[in-house]
Amino acid sequence: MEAAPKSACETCPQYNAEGLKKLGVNLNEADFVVALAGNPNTGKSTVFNALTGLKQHTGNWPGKTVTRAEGAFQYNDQKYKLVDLPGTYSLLSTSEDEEVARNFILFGRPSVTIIVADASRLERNLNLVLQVLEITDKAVLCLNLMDEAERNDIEVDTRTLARDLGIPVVATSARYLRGIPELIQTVSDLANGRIVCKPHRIKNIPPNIEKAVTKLSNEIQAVYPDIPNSRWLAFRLLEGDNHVIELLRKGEFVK
Ligand SMILES: Nc1nc2c(ncn2[C@@H]2O[C@H](COP(=O)(O)OP(=O)(O)OP(=O)(O)O)[C@@H](O)[C@H]2O)c(=O)[nH]1
Ligand SMILES: [Mg+2]
Repeated sequence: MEAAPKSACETCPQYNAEGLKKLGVNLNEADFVVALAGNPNTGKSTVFNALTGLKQHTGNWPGKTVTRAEGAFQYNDQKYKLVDLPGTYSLLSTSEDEEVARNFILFGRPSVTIIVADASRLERNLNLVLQVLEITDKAVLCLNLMDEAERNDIEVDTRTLARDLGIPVVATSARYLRGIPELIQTVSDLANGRIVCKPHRIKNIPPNIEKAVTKLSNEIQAVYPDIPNSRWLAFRLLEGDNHVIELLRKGEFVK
């Protein structure tokens, strides 16, 4: 039997996935909060626009998104608030835009973090990926710009990558909406606990450092009982990270 021809709706660029409803700025009563993190210029805002129907600024240079933007979508009767963040190279960064991203990833308590990476420059993107995995249990790697990677004859073994990182990996070309349905499904599976991650973490921490980190982490929690990622903060304090010292002094985590 021949496959039925695709409907005009399915082939138009607005089509994403069955069960997806783009809710624009209607942020009422979200079931889940999803953050879009990643290096600059990897397609975060393009993914955000594809899911929410909004028109965040996109373009082919880094640093377009400078503040946090929020939108919403509905998938299979559940509502998701999606947060588009400025690009950042590291969670240890200090520029103002990067701080917006870092503070939300660290303290915004997203239910799921989508880490968007450029498949054609994967190696340099992995630094941030590994940093985010140190602080979250629910993340998916959105391996974007796959069309560019293919054009440059770059092949990525997504299975091995997913196994080594301990999180699902979804290959996408967000500009052409390729892979977006799989990405939404994976976010939904993570949010609802149908996929459980075992993220890559730094191992073999020397006992004296482990002891100091645990002590500091407990002290941070005593002052800020609800703070997430106190262990990460303890490491930064041991390193003498002035930004983190200041952040803890002020106690202003997510503005
Ligand atoms: N070829 C190709 N281009 C893409 C894809 N996804 C996004 N782009 C383009 O890549 C550029 C950057 O996309 P943005 O969505 O603005 O990237 P961003 O990560 O939000 O960038 P910052 O906000 O600066 O961090 C734009 O020109 C997009 O059209 C893709 O899958 N394939
Ligand atoms: Mg952007």
